[in-house]
Amino acid sequence: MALLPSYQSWIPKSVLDETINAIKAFHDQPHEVKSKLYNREKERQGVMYSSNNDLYRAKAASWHDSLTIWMAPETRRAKEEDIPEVCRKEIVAWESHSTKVAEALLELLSEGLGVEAERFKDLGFLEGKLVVGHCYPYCPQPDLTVGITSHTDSGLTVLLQNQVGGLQVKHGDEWVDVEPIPGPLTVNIGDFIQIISNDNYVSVEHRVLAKASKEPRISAVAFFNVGTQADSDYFGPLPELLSSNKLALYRKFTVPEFNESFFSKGLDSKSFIQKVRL
Ligand SMILES: O=C(O)CCC(=O)C(=O)O
Ligand SMILES: [Fe+2]
Repeated sequence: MALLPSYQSWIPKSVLDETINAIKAFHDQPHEVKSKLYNREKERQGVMYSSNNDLYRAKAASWHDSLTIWMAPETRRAKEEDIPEVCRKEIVAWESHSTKVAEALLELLSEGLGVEAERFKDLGFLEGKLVVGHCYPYCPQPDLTVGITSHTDSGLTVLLQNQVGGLQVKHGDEWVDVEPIPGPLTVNIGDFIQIISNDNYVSVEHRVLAKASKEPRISAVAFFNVGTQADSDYFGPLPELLSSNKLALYRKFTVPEFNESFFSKGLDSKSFIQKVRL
């Protein structure tokens, strides 16, 4: 996990503030309005509102509501008019700004490995994209639950949070607070990147604590995942990183296999990494 300075150089502060305010405005609406978007059957496409989105896959419920909007691939992309009007313009702006950040990060991640600058982008990390606006409401007994359970993300995550706090990252055996400093974005490396980088990058375990603060925690998250669904495309540690003394740490796998493991159960940490580790 890394913090990126965001003022001016990455995303204008007004865009960050408007994104958070718009997501809050969505969640502040009466339940009857939001529940029209409550649709678990159509998961993984279009627009969906849900209370703890892994409810039927996870062992325990957690304390958050989410507006999930698919942006890519084209076959899953939400129609713009289906994005709730209260946050439409802002979500579209957040998508475009966070995508620019992701593009720059994908280049840096490639360069950090000494492979071609376009390598990560060419793998298709901008082709599986979703934006999620989470709300962690006031919790009367925060010690009895969590906002979101401990997990690792799938690909590359760009995250914006308001000032309430609650996000924590695992460092060794300790949970460390990711302080909500105004401005910086948080970037998470997910399991897919750990595998293809052959452990040069390591996915980060994180969670959100439930809070008894009257002000809800709001976060805007953009997830970037390899989009291809082909059964014939195999992914694994990049061949450029391997040699006779740097052997592949993982076997090859397809995106459907990754997704099946990643999305068919509740959030967890590194289970796919363990599954394909040689
Ligand atoms: O709301 C947050 O800060 C974290 C959300 C998160 O980890 C996720 O959606 O994967
Ligand atoms: Fe996450």
